Amino acid sequence: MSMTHDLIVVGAGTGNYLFTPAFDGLRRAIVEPSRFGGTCLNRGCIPTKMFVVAADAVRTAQRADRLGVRARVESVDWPAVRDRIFDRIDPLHERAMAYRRANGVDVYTDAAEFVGPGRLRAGDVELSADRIALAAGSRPIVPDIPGLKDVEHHTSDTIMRLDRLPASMLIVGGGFVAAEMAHVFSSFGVAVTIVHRGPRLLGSEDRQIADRFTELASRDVDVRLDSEVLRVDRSPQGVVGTIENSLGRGQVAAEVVLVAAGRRPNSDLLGLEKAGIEVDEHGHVVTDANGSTTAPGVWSLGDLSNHFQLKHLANAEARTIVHNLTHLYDQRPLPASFVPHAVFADPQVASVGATQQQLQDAGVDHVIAVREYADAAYGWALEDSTSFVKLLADPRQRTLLGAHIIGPDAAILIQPLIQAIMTGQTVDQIAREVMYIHPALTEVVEQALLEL
Ligand SMILES: Cc1cc2nc3c(=O)[nH]c(=O)nc-3n(C[C@H](O)[C@H](O)[C@H](O)COP(=O)(O)OP(=O)(O)OC[C@H]3O[C@@H](n4cnc5c(N)ncnc54)[C@H](O)[C@@H]3O)c2cc1C
Ligand SMILES: NC(=O)c1ccc[n+]([C@@H]2O[C@H](COP(=O)([O-])OP(=O)(O)OC[C@H]3O[C@@H](n4cnc5c(N)ncnc54)[C@H](O)[C@@H]3O)[C@@H](O)[C@H]2O)c1
Repeated sequence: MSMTHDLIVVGAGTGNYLFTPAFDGLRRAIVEPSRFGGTCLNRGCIPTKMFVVAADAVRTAQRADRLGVRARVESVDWPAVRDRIFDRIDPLHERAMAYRRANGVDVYTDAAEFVGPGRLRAGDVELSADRIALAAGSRPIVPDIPGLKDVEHHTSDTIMRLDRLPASMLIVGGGFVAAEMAHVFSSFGVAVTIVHRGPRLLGSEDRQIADRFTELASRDVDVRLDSEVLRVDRSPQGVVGTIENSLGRGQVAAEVVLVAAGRRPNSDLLGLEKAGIEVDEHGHVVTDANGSTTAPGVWSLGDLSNHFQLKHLANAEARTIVHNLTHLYDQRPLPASFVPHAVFADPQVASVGATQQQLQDAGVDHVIAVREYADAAYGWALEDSTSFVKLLADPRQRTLLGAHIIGPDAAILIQPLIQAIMTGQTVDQIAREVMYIHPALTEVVEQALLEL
């Protein structure tokens, strides 16, 4: 069977948000072989943060002693924590799919693959359209570590749905997923070991932030830095990893192994070569500044084509792609600069713009202000002695070049700085032309700005 549409969207993660009223009345199709909502809703941002809230509750109770509050965490009821999350998330797929169908969109539930320019196949249906938006996302990378494929191993796709809480967990990798999952499982009482090949966790953060994060994460997690997992074998307990670092070889035993070694775009599953769509050396679909691929009439967005792999960027790109799909002669550029991010670990980290190392390497003149939470009244209330705000600014233009925060509510505290950096406000404008609520934690941001 073959079907002609005006718009085909491949992937119902962020792709599902492309169907704005601008396309009402047109022949529309979406292809999604898995679950509507994609990675973020089903196995990414949303469930992880719902687990993080539970983990934060444990840590808050465990650390209340410093406030004079004697609290004890009796137990973590894993099935209750897990089911609260997935009982809420899991029904959304069917609802979203039914909503689209009711909205007049044809839904295909097989994977899509190009068979020629402007032509896709999904199962036994051939689909064609003048306008195609690719939003097929990414998937976890499982490195070729000897023995790994022969033992039961998890990625972020499966670790949140374990039947029961394991006694111990070996995490391979030291990035976003490792940091967040180590927080979740260690706070739930699992003995977590992170084996990371780099010298510090969250190695792409500003070095001062990554160093502080590594130091603090090591309080609750066994962190092995500059270490390689040479092989993984089955053991009576679960798995045993053979680890090597400059001191020699050793073994880490655990009940469960979580691979958190990055994600790759799903470009290899789409038959792109048949449609003349190029990919780069990392497998990202190549686009121009407006999100157009190398094939006319085909746009791409999200993890499939951008290197940041963040949901707020995919969402922002989707808004631009909607415009570009409907204004063929007035194409707008995708948002590309100053993409912020936050890591919802223990402690939280948030960042926007350049790190100190990036500015130094590029020879960019800059001034730095570092302000501890402990300098602000709310920091006293928290008895905080480890968190800080670090700002980097252009000494002449007086604009922000980078902002980095480690500590409670970092992802919220950074928002005015994101606004400033993206709109080009000067540090003086954001420090002196607005009021900061006293004695909220935002005062530490104000203080850092005033120091520049
Ligand atoms: C554990 C975890 C936590 C995360 N937490 C955050 C966070 O806190 N904040 C944040 O900003 N980002 C977070 N992310 C990243 C975020 O989930 C992704 O950046 C975002 O989901 C990308 O959206 P997307 O639409 O590009 O891809 P996806 O959401 O992956 O959607 C792609 C869809 O395409 C479908 N598909 C694949 N192949 C085909 C095919 N051949 N035909 C048709 N459909 C296909 C897939 O089934 C999928 O549903 C997290 C990721 C993970 C893994
Ligand atoms: N809060 C958030 O926004 C959030 C949370 C989780 C995930 N994510 C997104 O998902 C993506 C994937 O997360 P991630 O933690 O898997 O990736 P990552 O890129 O953050 O970290 C990957 C880690 O794996 C290590 N690694 C790579 N290859 C390896 C190998 N062969 N052996 C051992 N270690 C190896 C790297 O050194 C790095 O430490 C992130 O890039 C991020 O964009 C975002």
